[in-house]
Amino acid sequence: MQTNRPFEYLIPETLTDVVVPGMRVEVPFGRGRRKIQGFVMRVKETSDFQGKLKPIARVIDLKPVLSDEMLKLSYWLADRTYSFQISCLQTMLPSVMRAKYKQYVVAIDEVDPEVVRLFNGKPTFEITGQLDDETIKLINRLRRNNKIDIQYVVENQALQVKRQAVTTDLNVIQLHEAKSKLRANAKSQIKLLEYLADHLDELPIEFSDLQKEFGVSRAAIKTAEKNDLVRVVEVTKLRKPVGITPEQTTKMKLTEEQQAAVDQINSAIETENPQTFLVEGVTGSGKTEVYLQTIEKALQQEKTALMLVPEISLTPQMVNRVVGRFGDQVAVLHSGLSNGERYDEWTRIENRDVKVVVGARSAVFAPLEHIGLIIIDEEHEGSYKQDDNPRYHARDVALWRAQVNKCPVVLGSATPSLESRARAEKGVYQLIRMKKRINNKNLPQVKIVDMRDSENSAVKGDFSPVLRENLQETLDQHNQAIILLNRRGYSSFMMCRECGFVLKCPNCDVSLTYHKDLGKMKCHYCGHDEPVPQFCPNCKSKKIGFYGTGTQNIEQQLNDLFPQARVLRMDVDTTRRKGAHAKILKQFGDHKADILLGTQMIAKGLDFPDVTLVGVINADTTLSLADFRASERTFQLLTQVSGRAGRAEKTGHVVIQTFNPDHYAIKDASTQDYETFFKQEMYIRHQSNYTPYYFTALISVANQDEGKTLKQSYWLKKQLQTALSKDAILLGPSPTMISRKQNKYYYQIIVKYKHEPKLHQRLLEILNETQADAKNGFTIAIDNEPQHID
Ligand SMILES: Nc1ncnc2c1ncn2[C@@H]1O[C@H](COP(=O)(O)OP(=O)(O)OP(=O)(O)O)[C@@H](O)[C@H]1O
Ligand SMILES: [Zn+2]
Repeated sequence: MQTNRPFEYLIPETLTDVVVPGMRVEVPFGRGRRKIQGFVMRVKETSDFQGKLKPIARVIDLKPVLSDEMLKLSYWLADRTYSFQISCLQTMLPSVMRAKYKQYVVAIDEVDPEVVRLFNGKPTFEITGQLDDETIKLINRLRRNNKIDIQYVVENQALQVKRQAVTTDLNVIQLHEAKSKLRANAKSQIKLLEYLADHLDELPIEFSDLQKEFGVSRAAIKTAEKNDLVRVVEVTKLRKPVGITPEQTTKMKLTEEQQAAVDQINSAIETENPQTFLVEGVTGSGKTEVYLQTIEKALQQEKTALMLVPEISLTPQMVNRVVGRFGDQVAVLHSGLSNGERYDEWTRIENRDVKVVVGARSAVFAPLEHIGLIIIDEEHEGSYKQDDNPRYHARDVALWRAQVNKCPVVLGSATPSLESRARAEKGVYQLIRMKKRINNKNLPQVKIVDMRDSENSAVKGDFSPVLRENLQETLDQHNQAIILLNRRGYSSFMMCRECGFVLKCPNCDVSLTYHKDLGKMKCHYCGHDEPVPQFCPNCKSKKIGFYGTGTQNIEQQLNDLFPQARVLRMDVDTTRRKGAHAKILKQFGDHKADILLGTQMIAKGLDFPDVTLVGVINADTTLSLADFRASERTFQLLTQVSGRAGRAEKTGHVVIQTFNPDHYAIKDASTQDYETFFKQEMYIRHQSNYTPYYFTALISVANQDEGKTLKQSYWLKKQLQTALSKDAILLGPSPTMISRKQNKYYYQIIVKYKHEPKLHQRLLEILNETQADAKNGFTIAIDNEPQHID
C-alpha cells in the first residue's frame, strides 16, 4: 500500500465543526486496532471512497497547529524534495509537538454566561483526559467568538528543571594536594579535580557536562563524593535561552551604498513585490545595518520579518544586534535551545506576541503571518540545506513563502553561492553590490605563503617565519589575531612507519583522530573511541605515531612559540557545553585573550575592532575534498576569514599558508575578488557539466550487505534510464567517498540534466516503490540539488 497520500476519514457527528484543516487527529490505520497521528488536510462534504469510511477517533488539537499556508507548503515541499508529505508536515512543527503536551483553556471574556459555566468561576482550566463532545463543541464556538483562548504547555518541560551537579568546598591548593594523593590510575577522578581547580568560579557544574566534555564518569564523581572531595548538589535551571546579550545599537546614518540598498528593498516591501535581492557586499561593508533598517520598514508597514542565519551559536553578534534593536518583538530559534525552549519561542510566534523571528534553517517554517520581508544572511552557507529527509534548502522555502506573502527576499553574502550569483546575472534576482568597507579602508593586505619553499618547510612545526613575525608584531601592538585551521583534534591520524598501517574505525571507512583531552582515538563519524595503541596492531612494531595537525596541536605550538599570549581555542570539542560558543566569543571580544584559534566556525560574521591579523595554517584542507564545490568552499572560507581583519580603525593583515599558491580559489580569495572567481568557476562548472549549468539529482543506496547494495543500485539505475533522454548524464553506481559508515555500505547514482520532463515523475515513483525496501534494511535517499557529492 502506498502511504504517501492523504486518506479519507469520517468526521463523527459529535465533531462536526470541530475538525478543521491544520489540526492533528488520531485515527485508526490499517488492520487491527493500531491508531496513528495524522494531520487534517481538507474537510469535504462528500466522499468518492468505495466502502465504509472509518471515523476519526479523537482530535488532538483544539485549534489548528498549521496554517493554510503551511498546509499548502507541505504539498510543494514533498514534491520538490521527494519526501513523504507527513515528514514535511512534522518538520514544520517543533519536535515536542510530536510528543505529549497539555492544553489549557483560558477565559478571555469572563462575563459571558457560557464562559462562566464552562470555567466554573476559575480563570483557566487544564484539559485532562478526554473531554466530552459537547464540551469540545462549546469550546470551539467560544474560541471562534474570541471569548476564550487555548494554550499548550509541554509536559515534562516544566519552566524549571532540576539537574545534578558537582561543587567543592576545597580551594585550589587543597584540590591539587588531594589530586597528588590519588593513585595514578584513578584517571577519571584526577581529571575531575583538575577541572574543578581550573573552574572554581564556575561551580557547580552539571553531571552531564562533565560526562560529555571531559569523559568524567558518574562513578568517579561518587567516589570523590565519598572521599569528601566534592559535594553533589541539585541545581535549578530556569528555562531561558542562554547566550544572548542584546547589543543595543541605535540606527546609524547610512553610507551611500547602504542607502541605495535600503531604498530598493524598502520600496519592494512597500509595494508588496515578491522580488529577490542578492546583496553582494564585501566583508565589513555593513550588511547588518541594511538588514536592520529594512526590518524596521516591514514593521512600520504592520508586517512581520523573518531572518535566517547559518547557525545562531556561531553568529551571536548578529542575533544580539537584532535583539538589541527590536527587543521583545524578537523570537530566536536556535539549535542550542532545549525542546521546551524551542516550543516556548514557537508559541510566542503562534500567539503573535513577536514580529521578528531570527533563526537557523528550520526557522523558515516559523508560523509568522503577514510576512513583509525575508532575509537570508550568508546565503552561500551549506547548512541551509538539510541533510536528512526532507532534504530541503531554506532558500527555496523562503522564495516560496515570499510569493504567498507577497514580500521581497534579501540574500546577503560577501561570497554568494554560484547558483545565486548566476541567477542575478540572468536578471532573476536583483543584484545589489556594496563594494566598499564601512571604514573606507582597503580590504586587508593578504600574503600567500608557499609552504613548499625550503625556508618554510625547514622550520619545525606549522608556523612559517612570515606568520610568526606577523603574530609577534600583533602581540607587541596589543592587537588580536585569529588563526584558522580546519581540522579538530590533536593530530590527524596514527600510522605505523614500519608497515604503513593506519588506525581506522571498525564501523566506518575513516581513520581515527587523536584527542588529547580524552587521551583517546576517536571516530568523527560515529563517535567510536578506543585507547591509543602502544604498538602497531598489524605488525607489532613500536614505530606507530601521529601524522597531520589538528587544532589541539596548533594550540600547543602557539603556547610554545608565544608563551605570554593568551590563546582561546574554538572547535567542536571546546564548544559542547550549552552557551560555550557565546562565552568564548565574549571573552575574545572583551580582549581577555590575544589569539582566537579555531576551525571554520570562527570564519564568518565576527566583528571585532582589535583584530588586525588573520592567519590560515593550511588553506588546502577544503581544496582537497573530492567535491565539485571544493574550490567554491575554499574561496568562501578564505575570503570570509580574511574579512575578520581590520574592520574598524586599524589596518588588517592576512597570512595564508598553502601548498597550492597558484590555485585560482586561493589567489582570488587573497584579493577578495569575488567577481573574478565567479567567472573562472563558472567556466569550470560549464566544462564539467555541473550546477548552475546542469540540474543535479543524487540517489543513494545503503545496506549492511555490499552485494545487495550494488544490486539495488543497478536496479535503480535501470529505472532512471528508461525515463531519461540521451541528453541526460547518468553516472554510477559508485561507492561514496567514505564507502562505509556505521557498518553500512553506500553507493550513489548521479543524474545531471537540463530538461527531462519524465524524470520528476519517475523519481516520485522510485520514492514510493522503494518504501518496502526500507523494511529490508535499505536506506534509499533522493537528494534534489545536493550540496556536496562525495
Ligand atoms: N552606517 C554606518 N556607520 C558607521 N558604522 C557602521 C555603519 N554600518 C555598519 N557599521 C559598522 O561597520 C561594521 C561592519 O558591519 P557588518 O558587521 O554589518 O559587516 P558585514 O557586511 O556584515 O560584514 P561580513 O560579511 O564580514 O559579516 C560593524 O561594526 C558596524 O557596526
Ligand atoms: Zn566510526
